Amino acid sequence: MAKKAKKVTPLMQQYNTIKAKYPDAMLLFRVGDFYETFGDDAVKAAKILDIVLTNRNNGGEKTELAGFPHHSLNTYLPKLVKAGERVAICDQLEDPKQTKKIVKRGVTELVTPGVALNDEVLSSKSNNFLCAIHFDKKQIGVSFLDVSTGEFLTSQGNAEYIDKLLQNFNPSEVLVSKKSKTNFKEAFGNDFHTFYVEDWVFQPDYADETLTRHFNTKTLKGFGVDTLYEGIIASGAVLHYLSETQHNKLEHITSISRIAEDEYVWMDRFTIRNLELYHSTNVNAVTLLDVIDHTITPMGGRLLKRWLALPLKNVEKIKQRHQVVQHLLDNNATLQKIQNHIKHIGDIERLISKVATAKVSPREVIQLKNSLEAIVPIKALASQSNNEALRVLGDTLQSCDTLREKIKESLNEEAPVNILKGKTIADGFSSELDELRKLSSSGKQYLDDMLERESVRTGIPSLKIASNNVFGYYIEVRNTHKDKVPEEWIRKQTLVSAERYITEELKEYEAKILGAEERILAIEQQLFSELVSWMNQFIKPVQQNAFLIGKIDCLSGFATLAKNNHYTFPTIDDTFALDIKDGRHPVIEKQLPPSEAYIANDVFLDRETQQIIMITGPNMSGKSAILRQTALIVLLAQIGSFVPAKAAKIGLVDKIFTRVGASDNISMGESTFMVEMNETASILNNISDRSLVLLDEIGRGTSTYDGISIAWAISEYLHEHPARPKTLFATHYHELNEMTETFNRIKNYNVSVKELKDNVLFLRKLIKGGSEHSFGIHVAKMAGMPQHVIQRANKILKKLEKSHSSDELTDKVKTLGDDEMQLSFFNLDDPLLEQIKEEIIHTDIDTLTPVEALMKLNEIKRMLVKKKQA
Ligand SMILES: Nc1ncnc2c1ncn2[C@@H]1O[C@H](COP(=O)(O)OP(=O)(O)OP(=O)(O)O)[C@@H](O)[C@H]1O
Repeated sequence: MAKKAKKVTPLMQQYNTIKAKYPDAMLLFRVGDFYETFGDDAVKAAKILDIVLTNRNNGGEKTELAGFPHHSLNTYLPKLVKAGERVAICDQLEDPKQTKKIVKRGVTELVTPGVALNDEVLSSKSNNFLCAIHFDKKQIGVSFLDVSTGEFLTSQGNAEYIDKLLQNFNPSEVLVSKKSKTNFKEAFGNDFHTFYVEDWVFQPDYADETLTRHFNTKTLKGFGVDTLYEGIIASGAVLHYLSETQHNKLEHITSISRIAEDEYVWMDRFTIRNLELYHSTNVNAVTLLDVIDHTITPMGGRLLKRWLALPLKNVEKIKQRHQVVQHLLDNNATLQKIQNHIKHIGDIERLISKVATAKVSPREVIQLKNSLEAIVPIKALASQSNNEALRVLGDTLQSCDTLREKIKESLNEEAPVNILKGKTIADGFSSELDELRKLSSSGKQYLDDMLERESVRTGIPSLKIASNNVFGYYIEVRNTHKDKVPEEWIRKQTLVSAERYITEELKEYEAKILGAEERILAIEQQLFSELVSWMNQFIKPVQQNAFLIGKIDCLSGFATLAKNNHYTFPTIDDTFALDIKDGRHPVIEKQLPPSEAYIANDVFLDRETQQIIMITGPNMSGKSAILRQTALIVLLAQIGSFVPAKAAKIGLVDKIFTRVGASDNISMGESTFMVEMNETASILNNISDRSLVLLDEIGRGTSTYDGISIAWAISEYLHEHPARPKTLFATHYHELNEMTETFNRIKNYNVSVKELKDNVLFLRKLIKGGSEHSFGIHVAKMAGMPQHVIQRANKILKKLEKSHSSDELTDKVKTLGDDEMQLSFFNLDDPLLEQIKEEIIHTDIDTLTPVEALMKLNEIKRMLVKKKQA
């Protein structure tokens, strides 16, 4: 082994030492003008980047090798990160020309999916969150940090709450301690890109110290997070990871804030998914965000996403947003002007982060300045408005005069992306620079003059001056005039038809020019980096502007949305009723062909007369659409938007639950049904008097009898619950219509259809009353099922209906607990009775949820049914 190691080249020895420090990362090793990868890294890189994989001999062993030119880093790095790789960039830390030994190298940045500043990795309208999760005995702590914007948030709570936050913030990378690996997987599944960190990092003292050191404060009290014991530990781990990944310039992370759970509408992961707010299981599906997003800036886009994930619960704050939208609609000219200026604002939030991390390019500093310039008229427009909330926004915007002025006088308006391209610093900013520039630009004239002079002196008409990398400036003489060349010229190169010479004067001149150019670059770099460090003092005001512009952008976007789609101002107050007139589904209405109009519907729910609406109707009639549009209208209203309805009066909602029964067409194991029941159970345990509950075909995932029993019991539970949550229940089971007879706040509605001879016409109007049957066969016919299948199905249906009246079933359910469930068909000494007795004795009533109780009952019922059939 030792023998082999001796043969390894010094370069590979250096590589191996560095690689050993970053075993989990792909190491991009700078060699000359290339970034090289070796061994397994090379195999992976070649595959991901579609570059050539070669072999090199490394001390007698073959090593795979793949590389790319260093200037292509911005093209290749994002591809690696997007493929889920952690990439360690190892650079040359000294000028190779200055050393005779092997060049010093070291990792300058570790780029991981959650820690990226590169525009090609980031998506402008989404945050890129790094997250850490800390499992404690009592609670789970969570922390989210977007290093590209400087946002740093924390919270803590139970697994359900943390799960919801993970859904909302959708982190690109989650840090978990090694010992909590299983805990994490069990609680949150395998969907996240996780990285396991040493356990010691997740310690309270270490976290507290890391955070207070970063913020340069004694305690975390000022941020209002000091009581979040678990949250702080997670936040400490996030900061630790940043330093591990060589991100040490973090001045843009100016504060940490608590995600105030109690300020926002509660929606769990099922609800967020079912409502397809901002992602959908189907990649081609249009989400609510797609429809409502009329923001222009990246800050607005990101903020809108946040608003959608965290709708407000404070009536006054919501009203304020509505009033701004109304004001902008009433003052269309102002709206247009604001949006025209907003168009010129770039991603100032990420630009200022790049300033803090010293990764900003000259052109980006100009962009920042231009964006800040566009803010000035917006500030004026908003400040002059007679809407108070908008005026406050305007007054709080900072015009950043000093910053803009300084950038203007320091930088050339056409500054390049790459400082080495020159012309970054403005003329007139530095007299030394101006002098050197004069020297360098007068060079052309000087050369022309010299050429002219030499041409006259030597009598050679076709003299040419040019330069190359090998011997700098030279004079080229065509072969025909070779004999006229003066003696003092020194021949350097012979071509087929010409000779190249250098002269004393040319060399002297060259030294001057080259010296000047080098000096120009050095001065430009120095002045630019001075400017960037000076700009650091403006991080806070620019971040504040970013937030305010995001807000104005979102609210202007809401105005555009309302104008384009005929949305109306919703009334929102502290009452409990929900009264929607002519409500529409914001997404479906945009997707219908122009020939089809969306049929609007009224929905009224309250806690006194109409708490639960049972919606029956055939498949495809529009039941789900009504359920979802009701939730979406409430949501839109509570994020401050207008709503797709003729009128909407909304008593504040604090939790939205939606559950969709497992669909019939997927194979239905007990486990799928179990999932459905578990999900439903969590609603029943969490309802409040302001909850809106939407149940879509719950109970469908099991046999009809089970299904009806469960749907019935859930509805009964919701009706009898003192919170009286407002509920919409879409169901195929028209048997449930019987419930209105016993439960006075349950009302029957159906989505109307017109029955034609052997077909149905969907009218999609929600009307009072139950429905008789579920039209499944009509739908099958419409779907193009062969004629004989349809005929056969009709026959079977008739037969079943005759032999098995559903009324019989409903009667059974209705009188459950009366004498209907006579147990007389078995003897008292029957072993089954004994078994049931045991079941009941061993059931712990205190810890049983209602649904579990129901399932237990169902189990017992099944034993009895089996016995009866036997
Ligand atoms: N009010 C409406 N106006 C116009 N089209 C509608 C309306 N409601 C629904 N639709 C159309 O009908 C389709 C089916 O609606 P939806 O999924 O709500 O039916 P459903 O009754 O829930 O059906 P299923 O029981 O099969 O789930 C929608 O995708 C939409 O294209």
